[in-house]
Amino acid sequence: MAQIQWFPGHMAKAKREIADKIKLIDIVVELVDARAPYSSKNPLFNSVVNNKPRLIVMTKEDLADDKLTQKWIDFYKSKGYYAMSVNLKQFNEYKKIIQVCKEILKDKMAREAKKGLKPRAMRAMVLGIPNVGKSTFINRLAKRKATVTGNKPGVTKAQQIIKVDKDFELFDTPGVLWPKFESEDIARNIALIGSIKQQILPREDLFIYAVEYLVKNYPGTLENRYQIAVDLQSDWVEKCYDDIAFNKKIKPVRGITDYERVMDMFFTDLFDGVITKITWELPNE
Ligand SMILES: Nc1nc2c(ncn2[C@@H]2O[C@H](COP(=O)(O)OP(=O)(O)OP(=O)(O)O)[C@@H](O)[C@H]2O)c(=O)[nH]1
Repeated sequence: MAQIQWFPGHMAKAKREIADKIKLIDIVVELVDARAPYSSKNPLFNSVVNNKPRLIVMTKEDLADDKLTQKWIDFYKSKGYYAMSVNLKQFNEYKKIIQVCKEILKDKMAREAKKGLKPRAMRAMVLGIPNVGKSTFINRLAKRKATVTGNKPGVTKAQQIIKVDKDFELFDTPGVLWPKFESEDIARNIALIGSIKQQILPREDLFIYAVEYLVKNYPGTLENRYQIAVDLQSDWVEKCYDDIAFNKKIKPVRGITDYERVMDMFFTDLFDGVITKITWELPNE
């Protein structure tokens, strides 16, 4: 675990930047990944964001388990957050987020107007760990390539204010906000959604964990994808690698199953959501 307690300096800097701006902000839009809505939420934001209204947007709902997504929304609402889920790959989804923000802030803006304050745009700030979809969201809002997106964690760098319309402005994320690896479970879940390099944990461990989780929670899905049978009661691991390699025609290397290529295929499938829609954690855990 020690080697993944990284970049505390980055986090401190990001926290300072949030603290500097938070006074100007009406609402914090916190993006988390719907496949791991707890692990992908950085608890360090809590102390800086404290009493601002907070909208948790669970992105990548298209890749997550719908039933559990609803449970997580209910859970976060019960904790005093506003919460919703989106698929940012759909072109108009970002508008839903703006609508919800406006709805949440309607009363506040009306109160200001009543006091005779000058009309102004609402201001939101977007926070989220790498790879949750910040750039995708912001680019859609800005209707141009404002920031570079990528499937590699840590790509968001630009920092700016975007005028969405006359009533709404968005402050971009301050710096790179790394996840907090409070426990091995959290590190594992973040690796399973592709937000940190898998190599941070032994890849075989991740593979074994994922296969067991799928067999227990999403029975039949692995079997369907790879035409294999996994019996967790038996010594299944080697057989599982061998069967996937055989069925998917992954060539052996000097007569030995090419485990690395099996894992490459498996993780690509996992991240692309082609095995099934998966959520890696439950609200009550
Ligand atoms: N399937 C799916 N993919 C998404 C969704 N939102 C974002 N993505 C993809 O997730 C990847 C990461 O998205 P980014 O917008 O770059 O994430 P980011 O939070 O800006 O990441 P950093 O730049 O690393 O901070 C990209 O490949 C996006 O296309 C979503 O709702 N569904």
